Amino acid sequence: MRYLKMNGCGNDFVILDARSRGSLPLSTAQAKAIADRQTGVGCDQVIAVERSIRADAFMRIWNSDGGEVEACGNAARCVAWMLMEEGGAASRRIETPAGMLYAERNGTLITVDMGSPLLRWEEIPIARAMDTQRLDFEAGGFSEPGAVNMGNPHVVFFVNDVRAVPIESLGSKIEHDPLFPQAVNVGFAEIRSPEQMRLRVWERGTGLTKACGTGACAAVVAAHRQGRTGRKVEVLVDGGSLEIEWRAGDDRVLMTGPVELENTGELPSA
Ligand SMILES: N[C@@H](CCC[C@H](N)C(=O)O)C(=O)O
Repeated sequence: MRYLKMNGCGNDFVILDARSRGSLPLSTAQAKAIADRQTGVGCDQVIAVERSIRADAFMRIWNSDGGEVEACGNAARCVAWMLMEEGGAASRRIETPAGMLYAERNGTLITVDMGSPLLRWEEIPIARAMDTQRLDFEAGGFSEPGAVNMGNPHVVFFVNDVRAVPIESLGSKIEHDPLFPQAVNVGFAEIRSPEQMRLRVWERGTGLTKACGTGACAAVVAAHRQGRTGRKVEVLVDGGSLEIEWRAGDDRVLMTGPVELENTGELPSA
């Protein structure tokens, strides 16, 4: 089966186009094998582009541990680009397990409307009632993260120096804390100004990536709710930068950033 290897700010994907066969029910083991950087193609997430009757395509997402999840912002930009390239269209609709996404081309960049953030504790989800603006939670000396669901669950800690955070050890510990029944993506954000932050994200089911699109959206929502930034913020990630805007008028979060096609290939048939 043919695949595209793409990345958004270094967050990389193997994208399998399954529209001609309708759907692609990958098992956990198959997704994990494709994502394996030693023995497979290697990527942070495996993406299947399936047929949709309501949109230009349906997008499914597997983390590199083989677990299927609901949302991936950077992959949405890559899939939108792939669909736009086909017909030369400037906009596309992509259905995902977390809802419908709308994407537009802005020069070389792709903007995706990621929808409205979910902010109630039951929606994150969190195991018990809590204020999601500043969670009553502490780990490794960091405390009061904001919690946001952008189609997938995130907590975001605000820190003085993101490079000083032991993200590998702390990230996996927080990811699996019992407070988060579906596990959680863990962001550490250093606010540089009301319009700029530096962000690193330990992704649930994947680990530290060079960028996390939904993580960048969640970080801006959490930062604004804590009065740390405005609504439009440049998010500097290890692999580049993303422009995030949480619109006041309609509550929707827009994510703009680059995409890159690395190569194409053929997966050996099972
Ligand atoms: N890289 C992604 C997020 C992928 C899913 C995430 N690890 C989860 O388990 O929710 C992005 O760009 O948003």
